[in-house]
Amino acid sequence: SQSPEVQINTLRKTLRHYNHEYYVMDTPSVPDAEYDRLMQQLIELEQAHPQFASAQSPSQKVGGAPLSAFTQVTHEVPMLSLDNAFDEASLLAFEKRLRDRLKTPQSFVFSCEPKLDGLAVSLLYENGELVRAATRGDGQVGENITQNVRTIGNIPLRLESAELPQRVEIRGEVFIPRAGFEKLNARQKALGAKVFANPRNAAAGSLRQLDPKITAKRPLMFYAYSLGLVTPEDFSLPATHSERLALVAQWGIPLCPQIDTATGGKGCLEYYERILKARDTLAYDIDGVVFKVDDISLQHQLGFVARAPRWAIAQKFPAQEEMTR
Ligand SMILES: Cc1c[n+]2nc(N)[nH]c2nc1OC(C)C
Repeated sequence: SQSPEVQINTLRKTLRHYNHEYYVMDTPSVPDAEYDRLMQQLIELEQAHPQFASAQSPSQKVGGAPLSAFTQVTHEVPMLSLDNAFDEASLLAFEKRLRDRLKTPQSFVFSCEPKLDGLAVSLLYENGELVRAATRGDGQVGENITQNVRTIGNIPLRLESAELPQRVEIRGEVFIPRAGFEKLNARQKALGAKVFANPRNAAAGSLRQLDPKITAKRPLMFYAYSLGLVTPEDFSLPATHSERLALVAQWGIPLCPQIDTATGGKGCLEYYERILKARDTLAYDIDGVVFKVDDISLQHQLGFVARAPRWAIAQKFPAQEEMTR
């Protein structure tokens, strides 16, 4: 029969594929029992042959030993927050300000994204392997939550591509979908444990566990929304934000399905209305939409004011009455 090393590598490849089908494509091709049987086989083989241990093995997603505290991470590229637009007029004013500043009559293509109601997290991949994950913190310094983030089902421990930057930071939102939130609270109630007020609090509480085995049991998910650090700086990337997100998706990183592009303030308003109408049908809580100038060189020309980029704005929905949901 095959050598233990070949068996281990074959099982890892198979389980990575099943993870991608289950968590990213939501189209599992094998029943959970089969997945669990193969995972158990891999764990036993890795325990019997520690010389083949790998931090990137799918078996490592079940969480390691508890930490005594989180260490700090300094973001090489600050993680900024967003300026808010609260009504239609201010969205049109946003575009006018851009035209004035860029001294151009053109209208812009915007990347349009739901603003998920979770926590901003930074993932750092080196040579395609997930080596660090951190919270936003104050934008400059966050908490190192790598062990917890590695247990999130739809976050790959390795990026699948022949041509990757040596270091690439992927930023996005960690959240708990509504269905998972209801199941989690039902389980918490049955255990007499703390019931969470809303999915955002549940996600925050789950990410801040010092014991990754607890985090591993929480239905956390991740959707990417931007790139942070890329090394080498001259690594060739597409010229627009939406094409960069599409590239990241090809590497195996999940994106929010409702991401789209629109032209001009009018196109953005249509997108806003469309997502607002669909809001209650989405599998997860959102608290608005985000519009970003799609062209990266225009983003660089526009830069940032204080803590938020000039080239992006969030448009929040009216606060939703809890009772109606
Ligand atoms: C804070 C934030 C949050 N969100 N959410 C999305 N979808 N995009 C996005 N971008 C952000 O910041 C970038 C504009 C830098």
